[in-house]
Amino acid sequence: MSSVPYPVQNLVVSEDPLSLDRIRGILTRLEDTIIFSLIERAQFAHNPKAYRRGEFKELRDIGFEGSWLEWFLKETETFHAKARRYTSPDEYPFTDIKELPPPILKPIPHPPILYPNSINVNKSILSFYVQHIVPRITRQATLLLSAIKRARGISGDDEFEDDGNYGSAAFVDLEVLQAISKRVHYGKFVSESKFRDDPAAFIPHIQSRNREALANLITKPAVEEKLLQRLRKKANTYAINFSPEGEPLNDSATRKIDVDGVVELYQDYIIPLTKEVEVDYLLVRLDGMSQEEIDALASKKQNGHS
Ligand SMILES: C=C(O[C@@H]1C=C(C(=O)O)C=C[C@H]1O)C(=O)O
Repeated sequence: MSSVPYPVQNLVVSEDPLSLDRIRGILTRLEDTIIFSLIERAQFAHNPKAYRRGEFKELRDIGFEGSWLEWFLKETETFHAKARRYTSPDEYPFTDIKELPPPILKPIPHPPILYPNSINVNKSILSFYVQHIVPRITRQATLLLSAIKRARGISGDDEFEDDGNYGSAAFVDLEVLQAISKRVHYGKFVSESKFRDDPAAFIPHIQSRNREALANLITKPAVEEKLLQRLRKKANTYAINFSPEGEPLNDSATRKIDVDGVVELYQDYIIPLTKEVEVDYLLVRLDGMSQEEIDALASKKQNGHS
């Protein structure tokens, strides 16, 4: 296991970018980013209006028919594209790349680590985030807001509308979405590492398009179980609130985030989607290769990525 607390995320300087230990270390570090950004989003109410397409006249008036969040994503990712964010093999935009401008800087000369592919599952991530994650993690703030509104004589659907923090909430939505996207698409590096470690194990199932066999090869139940145990401990700890005197409040009702919700997010969505990306990547891993090149790969000794 690497001696540094967290591996270098920089793909250019890392000594072995495909070490599975190093990749797993980056996935572990992304757990912190995802938990803390969920804690930040949980401070605001659901604000369902921000996720409904065509809801804002101000956006329709400038010719944008999507939701507030989709507009926030497009505007932010337009700048990030100019800053060459999406020339990196571990960054994927939610906005259609064809709608984004080219970078103004030359791309960083990343070593060719991943096999050419166009896998981008951000549409799924955005849909699940809006439909399931936001309502779940903002439940406490939403119920508190509705009680305050009822006390002011506001009742019915208006109780549950929003706290008006569209910009602040969308800014944090982006942080959560970008962290989940990075985490899920890191499945490509995991897959490349496992493939290089034992090409012969994967090649027959890639050629027969056997998704189930490939999924069984990449699945490591012990790693997943350890992750979920660690995640629950982290979420429980990071969610602790403190008294004004700085004493930890051990009452679970004062936690800053729904801990079960964080664990279920990984168990029911992030891990399964990461594995789908791993299999999707393997299925294109031999594209364009001649049978001779494939046979040479199949006969290669394991190269020590374990
Ligand atoms: C990411 C890996 O591949 C799979 C996916 C995992 C995940 O998404 O957390 C964990 C273990 C494997 O089932 C890995 O082997 O580390």
